[in-house]
Amino acid sequence: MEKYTEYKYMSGFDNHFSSEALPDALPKNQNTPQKCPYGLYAEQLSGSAFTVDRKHNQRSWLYRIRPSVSHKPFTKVAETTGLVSHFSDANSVSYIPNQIRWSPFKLFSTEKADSSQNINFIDGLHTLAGAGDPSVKNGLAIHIYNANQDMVNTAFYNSDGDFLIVPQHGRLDIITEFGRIMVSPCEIVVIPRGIKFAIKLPDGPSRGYVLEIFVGHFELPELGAIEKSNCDYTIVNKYVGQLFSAKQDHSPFDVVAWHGNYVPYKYDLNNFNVVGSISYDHLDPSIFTVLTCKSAFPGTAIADFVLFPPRWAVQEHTFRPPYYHRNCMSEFMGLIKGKYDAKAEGFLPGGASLHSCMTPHGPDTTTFEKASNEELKPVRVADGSMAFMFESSLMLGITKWGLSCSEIQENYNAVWQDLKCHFDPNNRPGN
Ligand SMILES: O=C(O)Cc1cc(O)ccc1O
Ligand SMILES: [Fe+2]
Repeated sequence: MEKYTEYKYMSGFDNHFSSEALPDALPKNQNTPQKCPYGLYAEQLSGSAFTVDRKHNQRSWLYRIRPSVSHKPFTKVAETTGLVSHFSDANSVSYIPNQIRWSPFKLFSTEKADSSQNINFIDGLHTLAGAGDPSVKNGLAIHIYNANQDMVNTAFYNSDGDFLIVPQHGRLDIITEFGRIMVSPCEIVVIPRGIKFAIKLPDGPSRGYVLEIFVGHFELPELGAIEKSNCDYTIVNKYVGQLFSAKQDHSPFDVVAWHGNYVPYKYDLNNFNVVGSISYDHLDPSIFTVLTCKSAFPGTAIADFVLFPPRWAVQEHTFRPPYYHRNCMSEFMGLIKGKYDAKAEGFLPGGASLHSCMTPHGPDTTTFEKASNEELKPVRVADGSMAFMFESSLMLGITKWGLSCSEIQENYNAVWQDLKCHFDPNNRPGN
């Protein structure tokens, strides 16, 4: 097995970074000199329109051995992909208000699969749900990945939007145009629109979740590598939901220097500073937002990435688990490890649930009865656990695969069916 060295990272969300694999490979004081150092080509990658205000302008300058344009024309890849991107098409998605839950998505066995079962990260992407359409740059998609093979001499870039990847099982060793990133379960990685990457699986079969946003970029809520190779590469591009591929005779990762603020990044979820109520009541989970992709409506997200990490619950005279609720937002939840405090059973690591716009949900019966009667000492909640939510203001359509896969739990709704009537009109409070 390849030996994985410690990667070095630059820190600081939203910063402007620079990196040189060779001394002085970055041009001095300008971006486009007549001749770039070392005979490199200058290439700009923009992540925002040139005309957006300076604060939101995102772009990077890459100084590379060959410009990205040196590739043969794209041809469409066969239709057999698990990807869905057009959520207004009633033939490909269903809009249904039921509560939906999926058991852990199947993981490839660690035994050596035959070559027909060699699935890399891109082949292993299956869309569960989404809204909107990348052609009009609005909406999002939620995918599950399940892969057992490295991407070899193949690189991928997404024209349709940014990927926020949440590994649940197995690390992802990601080579990007900006350097290498190793991402473990309980870390997330964001690869913005257009940036080429290839994923290796140092731990073998791997599984996780992907939130793709068709518009904008992730923000904090309000408040280099070098590779020179002349081997053949296949560049796979997701373009308005379809996969295209093009050949080129050199590595797409041949960047020698770069600077800018449009870069892939990762974050260790264990570092999240969890704030909450230290007096009474269960506060709404917006306080757990890690990243947000804003919509045109202030405070209303295309998608929020919300975390439920281990924490203390100390509230007095309070029902501490999530309250019963109906939300104008859609809530897709996943579990990286451990348990979630609203569900005693059935919501498992590697599985998922979806509670759509205005669909009622909340603790299952066991959780309700326990939390209504337990002594309210300070307790650790979700020790050893990591749950998350992709929350969106959009209405999510569920794909055929999402509804027909064997992981779907047919009787999820039963978890609320034996909630008892505790109503007693004679039991006046204070008496
Ligand atoms: O439904 C869920 O489990 C997510 C959630 C958690 C919480 O603490 C409050 C509201 C909410 O939607
Ligand atoms: Fe909820």
